[in-house]
Amino acid sequence: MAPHLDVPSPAGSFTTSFDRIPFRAPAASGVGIGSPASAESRSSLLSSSFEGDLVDEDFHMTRPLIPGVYVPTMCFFDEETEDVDTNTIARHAVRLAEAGVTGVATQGSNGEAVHLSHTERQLVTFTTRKALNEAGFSHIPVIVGCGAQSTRETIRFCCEAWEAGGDYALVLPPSYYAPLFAPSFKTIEEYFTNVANASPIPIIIYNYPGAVNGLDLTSDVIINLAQHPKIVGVKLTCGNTGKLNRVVAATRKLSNNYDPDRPEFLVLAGSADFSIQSLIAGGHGILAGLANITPKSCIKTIDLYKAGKYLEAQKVQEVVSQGDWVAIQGGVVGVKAGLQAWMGYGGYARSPLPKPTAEQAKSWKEGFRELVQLEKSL
Ligand SMILES: N[C@@H](CC=O)C(=O)O
Repeated sequence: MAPHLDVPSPAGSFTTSFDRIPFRAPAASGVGIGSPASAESRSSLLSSSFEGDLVDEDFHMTRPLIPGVYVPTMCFFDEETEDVDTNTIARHAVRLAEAGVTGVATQGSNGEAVHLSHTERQLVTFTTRKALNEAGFSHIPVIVGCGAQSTRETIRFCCEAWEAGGDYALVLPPSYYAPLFAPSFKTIEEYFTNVANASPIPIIIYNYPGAVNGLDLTSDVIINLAQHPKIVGVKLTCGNTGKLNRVVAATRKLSNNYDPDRPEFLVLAGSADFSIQSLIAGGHGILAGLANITPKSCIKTIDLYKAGKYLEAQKVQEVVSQGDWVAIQGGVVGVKAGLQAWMGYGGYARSPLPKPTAEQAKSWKEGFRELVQLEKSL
């Protein structure tokens, strides 16, 4: 039975009662993805929530999840007040789109979702969608990080993501009590199934053991969940290309006519440092924080591989992997420092994350140098 929620929105509250909504098949009734009912409902919610700031046709289009480079976008803050800086968020999204990325994800690890209130999360997603639309990139999907510690809260985030213009929900498994349920994974499967049943937007599983108490979803769990019609992809930050290969192979078999340019279940590497390794294993692209700084280099790596220029792809991958090592070690603080040093914007993460020391800022800047030079040559 799908949960029934009263979801508070900036403009008050609305009731959602999303039963199982077919995604791959046309919606039979009620609110369905891309259906006129969906467009109408979202339009009225948004016009009330955001005072009619933006409601146009493009807001409601169905955006397919296709292979390519996806960026978990950073969230930016005013340096003094730490308020959400919507101008920089908008500018950044457009810069990435102009560089040629396939999609963006708000409220990933790099988007500091854990530092944001519900309303701020909606503001970030809405600002991103609006900026992309206004710059002529209305076809670019916006994925929204929605994982929370309870099924109920995760569904609420999914509803709010949809309301703010999100196309897909990226969901981490709950982790606080992970040692209690990890042995069987049954609880995790139930969690994703219940969230998918109730969410107004399709779900992408996020496997990032480092962020969730070491909980590492197995290929068996992911393959089982992939059979749900509204679970449409996975981001594997675990870096396990054997797992990635098993997931691609099994989910390919779920399709009647597998089309590598339009897979029904999208398998993405969760870090830029194993882009071509994941392509060799059958993966469809990356969703990686490094692309905040050097989107073109990330795209180039994949393009070279796809063009059959394997040695060139390997060379570019080496530069990307070296740069990613700085991003992996410095996390959101390091990526922001790199962005600030080389692109002239970024600022700092929200407190209590520390500001980089002068020594760190210098060393991270140097660590990105070769990659940024490559980026600027593209
Ligand atoms: N290294 C990862 C961290 C989260 O998935 C990234 O590139 O985004």
